[in-house]
Amino acid sequence: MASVAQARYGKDNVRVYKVERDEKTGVQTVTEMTVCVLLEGAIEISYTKGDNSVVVATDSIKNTIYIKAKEHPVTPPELFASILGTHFIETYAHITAAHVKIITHRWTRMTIDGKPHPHSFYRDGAETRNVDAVIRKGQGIDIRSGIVGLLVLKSTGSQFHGFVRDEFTTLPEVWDRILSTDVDCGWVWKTFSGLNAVKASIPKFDKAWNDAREITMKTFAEEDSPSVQNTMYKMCTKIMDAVAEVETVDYSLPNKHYFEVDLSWHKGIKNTGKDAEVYAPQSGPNGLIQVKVARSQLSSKL
Ligand SMILES: O=c1[nH]c(=O)c2[nH]c(=O)[nH]c2[nH]1
Repeated sequence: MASVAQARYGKDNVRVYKVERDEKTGVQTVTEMTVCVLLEGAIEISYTKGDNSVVVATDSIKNTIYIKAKEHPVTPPELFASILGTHFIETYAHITAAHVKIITHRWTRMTIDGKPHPHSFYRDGAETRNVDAVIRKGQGIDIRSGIVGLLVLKSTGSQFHGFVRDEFTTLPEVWDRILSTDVDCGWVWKTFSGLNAVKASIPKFDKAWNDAREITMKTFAEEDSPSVQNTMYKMCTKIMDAVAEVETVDYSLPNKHYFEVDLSWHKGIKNTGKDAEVYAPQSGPNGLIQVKVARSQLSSKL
């Protein structure tokens, strides 16, 4: 006999935009998000018996996201995710967990004639601020906050040598190389007892995001990196030091390679080693380096 081992359903790719208008100053502030809400609970019979009496329609889930966005603040995203998830577990007796993902897209205020414009914005990159929250009945709220899609490059100040050399190795050791990656970074908060505990932490969420972003860029820029591995570990430990409430910090970093091009075939042009100026950016394959750092020794399930 087969049985349902795990089931979750909901609405994905719910795009939401919210504007806040300050009537006194005329300044408007906008937030654009992509939201996913998946529900878990006593819903097996909808799969096994075709009994929809346990199904909160995904269309209703989408409607709820809009209504909650109207009724409550949508920032910080950690708060809005917790408000949404708490609504579902409190409203439906048979729903035991809500998995809420919020991707916040960038709308950066324009500076016009040296002044912040009251209602005009631009997209200054594909970077997003992401939150994954799990709201469980009687078990509190688990939140992973993160940065995704922050594309960075440094043209020097990166090395890679001393690695295993054997009959499979062709890569030369380098003491000066280009380093580029697309930052995917996350930090997991200690479990919150419930929505009130999340509310009590509201200022900490924006601060942690700012700290993580600044630490990522400062460490990347200033360190003479011996490897992606070592640089990302340093970033993790600095974020842990900056944000006391965080239990783990993780990074997943592609190593976006830029290959030297030997142009000596053309009039003996020197374009390798210290003479390299023109490079060929690679689309793939790329290295992919991942780490999760915890405060104490946790059993590793990487
Ligand atoms: O920082 C790096 N780490 C690696 O593990 C690796 N492997 C590789 O070919 N280049 C690099 N660079």
